[in-house]
Amino acid sequence: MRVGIVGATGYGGAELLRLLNLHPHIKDIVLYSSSKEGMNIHESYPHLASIYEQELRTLDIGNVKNEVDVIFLATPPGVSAGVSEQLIGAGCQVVDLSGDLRLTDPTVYTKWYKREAASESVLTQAVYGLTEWNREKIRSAKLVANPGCYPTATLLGLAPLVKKQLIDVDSIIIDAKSGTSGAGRSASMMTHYSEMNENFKIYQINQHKHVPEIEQILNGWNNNVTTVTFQPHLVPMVRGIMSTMYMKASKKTSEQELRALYQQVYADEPFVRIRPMGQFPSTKEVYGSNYCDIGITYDERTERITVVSVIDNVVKGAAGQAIQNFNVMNGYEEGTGLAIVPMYP
Ligand SMILES: NC(=O)C1=CN([C@@H]2O[C@H](COP(=O)(O)OP(=O)(O)OC[C@H]3O[C@@H](n4cnc5c(N)ncnc54)[C@H](OP(=O)(O)O)[C@@H]3O)[C@@H](O)[C@H]2O)C=CC1
Ligand SMILES: CC(=O)N[C@@H](CCC(=O)OP(=O)(O)O)C(=O)O
Repeated sequence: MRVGIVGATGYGGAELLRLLNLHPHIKDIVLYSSSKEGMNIHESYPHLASIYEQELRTLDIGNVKNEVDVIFLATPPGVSAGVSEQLIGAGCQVVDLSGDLRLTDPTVYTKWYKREAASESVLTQAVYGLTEWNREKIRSAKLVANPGCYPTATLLGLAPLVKKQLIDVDSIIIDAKSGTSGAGRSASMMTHYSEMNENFKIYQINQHKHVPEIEQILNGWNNNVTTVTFQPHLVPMVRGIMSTMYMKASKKTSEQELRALYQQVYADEPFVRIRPMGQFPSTKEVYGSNYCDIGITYDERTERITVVSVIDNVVKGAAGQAIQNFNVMNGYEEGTGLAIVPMYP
Protein backbone atom coordinates (compact mmCIF):
# COMPACT_ATOMS: atom_id res chain seq x y z
CA MET A 1 0.00 0.00 0.00
CA ARG A 2 1.28 3.50 -0.87
CA VAL A 3 0.30 6.31 1.46
CA GLY A 4 0.64 10.08 1.35
CA ILE A 5 0.84 12.49 4.26
CA VAL A 6 -0.35 16.03 3.59
CA GLY A 7 0.94 18.49 6.20
CA ALA A 8 3.97 16.28 6.76
CA THR A 9 5.94 19.01 8.52
CA GLY A 10 3.41 19.33 11.36
CA TYR A 11 3.24 17.29 14.55
CA GLY A 12 0.42 15.07 13.31
CA GLY A 13 2.28 14.43 10.05
CA ALA A 14 5.55 13.61 11.82
CA GLU A 15 3.74 11.22 14.16
CA LEU A 16 2.07 9.49 11.21
CA LEU A 17 5.52 9.00 9.71
CA ARG A 18 6.90 7.57 12.99
CA LEU A 19 4.04 5.09 13.27
CA LEU A 20 3.71 4.16 9.58
CA ASN A 21 7.41 3.28 9.68
CA LEU A 22 6.37 0.27 11.83
CA HIS A 23 3.52 -0.79 9.54
CA PRO A 24 4.19 -3.99 7.59
CA HIS A 25 1.71 -3.25 4.77
CA ILE A 26 3.13 0.15 3.80
CA LYS A 27 5.37 0.11 0.76
CA ASP A 28 5.86 3.82 0.07
CA ILE A 29 5.21 6.99 2.01
CA VAL A 30 5.01 10.22 0.04
CA LEU A 31 5.32 13.46 1.99
CA TYR A 32 3.41 16.52 0.80
CA SER A 33 3.99 20.05 1.96
CA SER A 34 2.32 23.31 1.03
CA SER A 35 5.23 25.49 2.14
CA LYS A 36 8.47 23.47 2.01
CA GLU A 37 8.43 21.77 -1.39
CA GLY A 38 11.89 20.50 -2.30
CA MET A 39 13.13 20.55 1.29
CA ASN A 40 14.09 17.22 2.88
CA ILE A 41 11.95 16.10 5.82
CA HIS A 42 15.00 15.59 8.04
CA GLU A 43 15.88 19.28 7.62
CA SER A 44 12.62 20.04 9.35
CA TYR A 45 12.90 17.08 11.76
CA PRO A 46 16.54 16.07 12.41
CA HIS A 47 15.36 13.11 14.53
CA LEU A 48 14.37 11.46 11.22
CA ALA A 49 17.90 11.65 9.74
CA SER A 50 18.98 8.38 8.08
CA ILE A 51 15.50 6.92 8.70
CA TYR A 52 13.48 9.13 6.35
CA GLU A 53 15.53 11.32 4.08
CA GLN A 54 12.88 12.25 1.60
CA GLU A 55 12.01 15.33 -0.36
CA LEU A 56 8.72 17.08 0.34
CA ARG A 57 6.43 17.37 -2.68
CA THR A 58 3.53 19.56 -3.66
CA LEU A 59 0.20 17.74 -3.71
CA ASP A 60 -0.95 17.54 -7.32
CA ILE A 61 -4.46 16.15 -7.28
CA GLY A 62 -4.35 15.36 -11.00
CA ASN A 63 -1.41 13.01 -10.39
CA VAL A 64 -2.09 11.81 -6.86
CA LYS A 65 -3.48 8.38 -7.75
CA ASN A 66 -0.23 7.61 -9.62
CA GLU A 67 1.64 8.23 -6.37
CA VAL A 68 -0.51 6.90 -3.51
CA ASP A 69 -3.59 4.84 -2.62
CA VAL A 70 -4.40 6.52 0.69
CA ILE A 71 -4.03 10.10 1.88
CA PHE A 72 -3.76 11.24 5.48
CA LEU A 73 -4.66 14.91 5.78
CA ALA A 74 -2.77 16.31 8.79
CA THR A 75 -3.69 19.88 7.96
CA PRO A 76 -5.46 22.79 9.68
CA PRO A 77 -9.22 23.38 9.37
CA GLY A 78 -10.26 24.50 5.90
CA VAL A 79 -7.91 22.29 3.88
CA SER A 80 -9.80 18.99 3.79
CA ALA A 81 -13.10 20.76 3.19
CA GLY A 82 -11.50 21.95 -0.06
CA VAL A 83 -9.64 18.85 -1.29
CA SER A 84 -11.40 15.72 0.05
CA GLU A 85 -13.95 15.45 -2.73
CA GLN A 86 -11.27 15.64 -5.43
CA LEU A 87 -9.08 13.11 -3.62
CA ILE A 88 -11.91 10.60 -3.36
CA GLY A 89 -12.84 11.35 -6.97
CA ALA A 90 -9.25 10.51 -7.94
CA GLY A 91 -9.73 7.11 -6.30
CA CYS A 92 -7.85 7.65 -3.03
CA GLN A 93 -9.01 6.69 0.43
CA VAL A 94 -8.83 9.70 2.76
CA VAL A 95 -8.36 9.92 6.52
CA ASP A 96 -8.74 13.51 7.68
CA LEU A 97 -7.20 14.46 11.03
CA SER A 98 -8.78 17.92 11.10
CA GLY A 99 -12.20 18.92 12.37
CA ASP A 100 -13.57 19.82 8.91
CA LEU A 101 -15.68 16.73 8.32
CA ARG A 102 -16.74 15.65 11.81
CA LEU A 103 -19.83 17.79 12.24
CA THR A 104 -22.75 16.66 10.13
CA ASP A 105 -24.62 19.98 10.24
CA PRO A 106 -22.81 22.70 8.21
CA THR A 107 -24.47 25.51 10.19
CA VAL A 108 -23.08 24.07 13.42
CA TYR A 109 -19.60 23.88 11.82
CA THR A 110 -19.77 27.49 10.68
CA LYS A 111 -20.92 28.66 14.10
CA TRP A 112 -18.08 26.96 16.03
CA TYR A 113 -15.24 27.04 13.47
CA LYS A 114 -16.13 30.51 12.15
CA ARG A 115 -15.53 29.44 8.55
CA GLU A 116 -17.48 27.96 5.68
CA ALA A 117 -18.30 24.27 5.98
CA ALA A 118 -17.44 21.54 3.46
CA SER A 119 -20.09 20.75 0.85
CA GLU A 120 -23.05 18.55 1.83
CA SER A 121 -21.85 15.85 -0.56
CA VAL A 122 -18.48 15.58 1.21
CA LEU A 123 -20.07 15.70 4.66
CA THR A 124 -22.46 12.89 3.82
CA GLN A 125 -19.59 10.68 2.66
CA ALA A 126 -17.49 11.26 5.78
CA VAL A 127 -17.65 8.55 8.45
CA TYR A 128 -16.79 9.50 12.02
CA GLY A 129 -13.64 7.62 12.99
CA LEU A 130 -14.08 6.77 16.66
CA THR A 131 -12.95 3.25 15.83
CA GLU A 132 -14.26 1.42 18.90
CA TRP A 133 -17.81 2.66 18.33
CA ASN A 134 -18.08 3.01 14.55
CA ARG A 135 -16.12 0.09 13.15
CA GLU A 136 -18.85 -1.27 10.90
CA LYS A 137 -19.25 2.00 8.99
CA ILE A 138 -15.49 2.62 8.85
CA ARG A 139 -14.97 -0.77 7.16
CA SER A 140 -16.60 0.43 3.95
CA ALA A 141 -15.70 4.13 4.19
CA LYS A 142 -13.69 5.97 1.58
CA LEU A 143 -13.46 9.10 3.73
CA VAL A 144 -12.95 9.04 7.50
CA ALA A 145 -13.20 12.06 9.78
CA ASN A 146 -10.77 11.22 12.56
CA PRO A 147 -12.12 12.48 15.91
CA GLY A 148 -10.61 15.39 17.82
CA CYS A 149 -8.18 14.59 20.61
CA TYR A 150 -10.41 15.78 23.47
CA PRO A 151 -13.51 14.04 22.02
CA THR A 152 -11.58 10.76 21.70
CA ALA A 153 -10.69 10.63 25.40
CA THR A 154 -14.08 11.99 26.47
CA LEU A 155 -16.33 9.83 24.29
CA LEU A 156 -14.51 6.59 25.10
CA GLY A 157 -14.91 7.50 28.78
CA LEU A 158 -18.62 8.38 28.57
CA ALA A 159 -19.91 5.78 26.08
CA PRO A 160 -20.92 2.96 28.46
CA LEU A 161 -22.82 5.31 30.81
CA VAL A 162 -24.58 7.25 28.06
CA LYS A 163 -25.49 4.22 25.97
CA LYS A 164 -26.85 2.32 29.00
CA GLN A 165 -28.72 5.46 30.21
CA LEU A 166 -27.15 5.33 33.67
CA ILE A 167 -26.78 9.07 34.21
CA ASP A 168 -28.78 12.23 34.54
CA VAL A 169 -28.25 13.54 30.99
CA ASP A 170 -28.21 17.22 31.99
CA SER A 171 -25.43 16.79 34.51
CA ILE A 172 -22.36 15.99 32.37
CA ILE A 173 -19.30 18.12 33.15
CA ILE A 174 -16.06 17.46 31.26
CA ASP A 175 -12.90 18.94 32.71
CA ALA A 176 -10.14 18.28 30.20
CA LYS A 177 -6.41 18.99 30.21
CA SER A 178 -3.97 18.80 27.32
CA GLY A 179 -0.26 19.04 26.71
CA THR A 180 0.96 21.78 24.37
CA SER A 181 1.61 19.54 21.33
CA GLY A 182 -2.18 19.58 20.85
CA ALA A 183 -1.77 23.10 19.53
CA GLY A 184 0.55 22.03 16.69
CA ARG A 185 4.12 23.03 15.83
CA SER A 186 3.76 26.72 15.10
CA ALA A 187 4.86 29.03 17.88
CA SER A 188 2.11 30.96 19.61
CA MET A 189 1.66 33.29 22.54
CA MET A 190 -0.55 30.67 24.13
CA THR A 191 2.00 27.86 24.19
CA HIS A 192 5.56 29.20 24.10
CA TYR A 193 7.87 28.21 26.96
CA SER A 194 7.70 31.37 29.05
CA GLU A 195 3.92 31.37 28.86
CA MET A 196 3.42 27.70 29.67
CA ASN A 197 6.27 26.61 31.92
CA GLU A 198 5.14 26.55 35.56
CA ASN A 199 1.72 27.61 34.42
CA PHE A 200 -1.71 26.00 34.08
CA LYS A 201 -4.36 27.69 31.93
CA ILE A 202 -8.00 27.33 31.11
CA TYR A 203 -8.90 28.47 27.57
CA GLN A 204 -11.81 28.89 25.15
CA ILE A 205 -14.27 28.61 28.04
CA ASN A 206 -17.71 27.49 26.73
CA GLN A 207 -16.46 28.09 23.17
CA HIS A 208 -14.22 25.21 22.26
CA LYS A 209 -14.93 23.59 18.87
CA HIS A 210 -14.98 20.15 20.45
CA VAL A 211 -18.22 20.98 22.34
CA PRO A 212 -20.50 20.37 19.32
CA GLU A 213 -18.50 17.29 18.30
CA ILE A 214 -18.95 15.68 21.73
CA GLU A 215 -22.64 16.67 21.85
CA GLN A 216 -23.32 15.34 18.36
CA ILE A 217 -21.91 11.89 19.13
CA LEU A 218 -23.47 11.61 22.60
CA ASN A 219 -26.85 12.62 21.14
CA GLY A 220 -26.51 9.94 18.46
CA TRP A 221 -26.02 7.36 21.22
CA ASN A 222 -28.79 8.65 23.47
CA ASN A 223 -31.02 11.38 22.14
CA ASN A 224 -31.81 12.66 25.62
CA VAL A 225 -28.30 14.13 25.79
CA THR A 226 -28.37 17.58 24.23
CA THR A 227 -25.71 19.73 25.92
CA VAL A 228 -22.58 19.20 28.00
CA THR A 229 -20.23 21.51 29.85
CA PHE A 230 -16.71 21.07 28.42
CA GLN A 231 -13.74 23.16 29.58
CA PRO A 232 -10.22 22.61 28.18
CA HIS A 233 -6.99 23.41 30.03
CA LEU A 234 -3.35 23.58 28.99
CA VAL A 235 -0.81 21.77 31.14
CA PRO A 236 2.97 22.38 31.00
CA MET A 237 3.79 19.05 29.38
CA VAL A 238 4.23 18.11 25.72
CA ARG A 239 1.98 15.06 25.18
CA GLY A 240 -1.11 13.76 26.88
CA ILE A 241 -4.76 14.45 27.58
CA MET A 242 -6.67 13.75 30.75
CA SER A 243 -10.42 14.12 30.54
CA THR A 244 -12.13 14.00 33.93
CA MET A 245 -15.90 13.67 33.68
CA TYR A 246 -18.40 14.24 36.45
CA MET A 247 -22.11 13.38 36.31
CA LYS A 248 -25.05 12.45 38.50
CA ALA A 249 -26.07 8.78 38.50
CA SER A 250 -29.71 8.27 37.47
CA LYS A 251 -30.06 5.61 40.18
CA LYS A 252 -27.95 4.39 43.08
CA THR A 253 -25.02 2.30 41.89
CA SER A 254 -21.57 1.26 43.07
CA GLU A 255 -17.99 1.41 41.88
CA GLN A 256 -18.00 -2.41 41.50
CA GLU A 257 -21.09 -2.34 39.29
CA LEU A 258 -19.77 0.47 37.09
CA ARG A 259 -16.34 -1.06 36.74
CA ALA A 260 -17.89 -4.41 35.78
CA LEU A 261 -19.90 -2.64 33.06
CA TYR A 262 -16.79 -0.91 31.64
CA GLN A 263 -14.79 -4.14 31.75
CA GLN A 264 -17.53 -5.98 29.90
CA VAL A 265 -18.11 -3.25 27.28
CA TYR A 266 -14.42 -2.88 26.45
CA ALA A 267 -13.39 -6.53 26.99
CA ASP A 268 -12.49 -7.11 23.33
CA GLU A 269 -11.01 -3.69 22.61
CA PRO A 270 -7.26 -3.88 22.07
CA PHE A 271 -6.64 -0.21 22.87
CA VAL A 272 -8.96 0.50 25.81
CA ARG A 273 -7.77 -0.54 29.27
CA ILE A 274 -9.93 -0.27 32.38
CA ARG A 275 -8.10 0.30 35.65
CA PRO A 276 -8.81 -2.02 38.60
CA MET A 277 -10.73 -0.88 41.73
CA GLY A 278 -9.41 2.27 43.32
CA GLN A 279 -6.87 2.97 40.56
CA PHE A 280 -6.83 5.84 38.10
CA PRO A 281 -4.66 6.38 35.03
CA SER A 282 -2.12 9.12 34.44
CA THR A 283 -1.04 10.49 31.06
CA LYS A 284 2.47 9.05 31.33
CA GLU A 285 0.98 5.56 31.38
CA VAL A 286 -0.14 5.91 27.74
CA TYR A 287 2.70 8.15 26.50
CA GLY A 288 3.62 7.46 22.87
CA SER A 289 1.04 4.66 22.58
CA ASN A 290 -2.42 4.14 21.09
CA TYR A 291 -4.03 3.23 24.44
CA CYS A 292 -6.92 4.96 26.12
CA ASP A 293 -6.86 4.12 29.85
CA ILE A 294 -9.98 4.66 31.95
CA GLY A 295 -10.70 4.72 35.68
CA ILE A 296 -14.15 5.08 37.23
CA THR A 297 -15.61 5.71 40.67
CA TYR A 298 -18.91 6.46 42.41
CA ASP A 299 -19.37 8.72 45.42
CA GLU A 300 -22.29 7.38 47.47
CA ARG A 301 -22.51 10.67 49.37
CA THR A 302 -23.11 12.87 46.30
CA GLU A 303 -24.40 10.12 43.98
CA ARG A 304 -21.95 11.37 41.39
CA ILE A 305 -19.91 9.24 39.02
CA THR A 306 -16.37 10.32 38.09
CA VAL A 307 -14.65 8.90 35.01
CA VAL A 308 -10.98 9.61 34.23
CA SER A 309 -9.82 8.92 30.66
CA VAL A 310 -6.29 9.47 29.35
CA ILE A 311 -4.72 9.28 25.90
CA ASP A 312 -1.63 10.49 24.09
CA ASN A 313 -3.15 13.31 22.01
CA VAL A 314 -0.76 12.81 19.09
CA VAL A 315 -1.26 9.02 18.96
CA LYS A 316 -4.74 7.84 20.00
CA GLY A 317 -5.94 11.45 19.64
CA ALA A 318 -4.59 11.80 16.07
CA ALA A 319 -2.07 9.67 14.11
CA GLY A 320 -2.56 6.36 15.97
CA GLN A 321 -6.33 6.40 15.66
CA ALA A 322 -5.95 7.45 12.00
CA ILE A 323 -3.86 4.32 11.37
CA GLN A 324 -6.33 2.20 13.36
CA ASN A 325 -9.02 3.48 10.98
CA PHE A 326 -6.81 2.92 7.94
CA ASN A 327 -6.40 -0.71 9.12
CA VAL A 328 -10.16 -1.16 9.46
CA MET A 329 -10.82 0.45 6.04
CA ASN A 330 -8.40 -1.96 4.39
CA GLY A 331 -9.28 -5.17 6.23
CA TYR A 332 -5.97 -5.34 8.11
CA GLU A 333 -5.90 -6.50 11.72
CA GLU A 334 -6.87 -3.35 13.64
CA GLY A 335 -3.72 -3.10 15.74
CA THR A 336 -1.30 -3.51 12.83
CA GLY A 337 1.65 -1.19 13.30
CA LEU A 338 0.32 0.06 16.62
CA ALA A 339 1.77 -2.47 19.07
CA ILE A 340 3.64 0.18 21.02
CA VAL A 341 4.45 -0.12 24.70
CA PRO A 342 3.99 3.30 26.33
CA MET A 343 7.29 5.06 27.04
CA TYR A 344 7.86 5.12 30.80
CA PRO A 345 9.15 6.94 32.77
N1 LIG B 1 -1.61 17.91 17.49
C1 LIG B 1 -2.60 17.15 17.98
O1 LIG B 1 -2.50 16.61 19.09
C2 LIG B 1 -3.84 16.93 17.19
C3 LIG B 1 -4.08 17.57 15.99
N2 LIG B 1 -5.25 17.35 15.31
C4 LIG B 1 -5.54 18.03 14.07
O2 LIG B 1 -4.66 17.54 13.07
C5 LIG B 1 -4.35 18.58 12.15
C6 LIG B 1 -2.83 18.77 12.13
O3 LIG B 1 -2.42 19.15 13.44
P1 LIG B 1 -0.90 19.39 13.82
O4 LIG B 1 -0.04 18.48 13.03
O5 LIG B 1 -0.83 19.38 15.27
O6 LIG B 1 -0.69 20.88 13.29
P2 LIG B 1 0.65 21.58 12.85
O7 LIG B 1 0.36 23.03 12.87
O8 LIG B 1 1.80 21.06 13.63
O9 LIG B 1 0.82 21.09 11.34
C7 LIG B 1 -0.12 21.34 10.34
C8 LIG B 1 0.59 21.29 8.98
O10 LIG B 1 -0.37 21.56 7.97
C9 LIG B 1 0.27 22.19 6.86
N3 LIG B 1 -0.52 23.35 6.42
C10 LIG B 1 -0.69 24.51 7.06
N4 LIG B 1 -1.48 25.34 6.34
C11 LIG B 1 -1.81 24.66 5.23
C12 LIG B 1 -2.60 24.97 4.10
N5 LIG B 1 -3.21 26.13 3.99
N6 LIG B 1 -2.73 24.04 3.15
C13 LIG B 1 -2.13 22.84 3.26
N7 LIG B 1 -1.36 22.50 4.32
C14 LIG B 1 -1.20 23.40 5.29
C15 LIG B 1 1.63 22.64 7.33
O11 LIG B 1 2.57 21.81 6.70
P3 LIG B 1 3.24 22.24 5.32
O12 LIG B 1 3.62 23.69 5.47
O13 LIG B 1 4.39 21.33 5.23
O14 LIG B 1 2.20 22.03 4.27
C16 LIG B 1 1.66 22.35 8.81
O15 LIG B 1 2.92 21.86 9.22
C17 LIG B 1 -5.09 19.83 12.64
O16 LIG B 1 -6.32 19.95 11.99
C18 LIG B 1 -5.30 19.53 14.12
O17 LIG B 1 -6.36 20.23 14.65
C19 LIG B 1 -6.17 16.45 15.76
C20 LIG B 1 -5.99 15.79 16.92
C21 LIG B 1 -4.81 16.00 17.75
C1 LIG C 1 -3.79 22.21 23.30
C2 LIG C 1 -4.59 22.60 22.09
O1 LIG C 1 -4.53 23.71 21.62
N1 LIG C 1 -5.35 21.66 21.56
C3 LIG C 1 -6.16 21.86 20.41
C4 LIG C 1 -6.91 20.59 20.07
C5 LIG C 1 -6.34 19.87 18.89
C6 LIG C 1 -7.41 19.12 18.10
O2 LIG C 1 -7.75 17.97 18.30
O3 LIG C 1 -7.97 19.86 17.20
P1 LIG C 1 -8.91 19.55 15.96
O4 LIG C 1 -10.27 19.35 16.46
O5 LIG C 1 -8.81 20.74 15.12
O6 LIG C 1 -8.38 18.34 15.31
C7 LIG C 1 -7.21 22.94 20.63
O7 LIG C 1 -7.64 23.14 21.75
O8 LIG C 1 -7.66 23.51 19.62
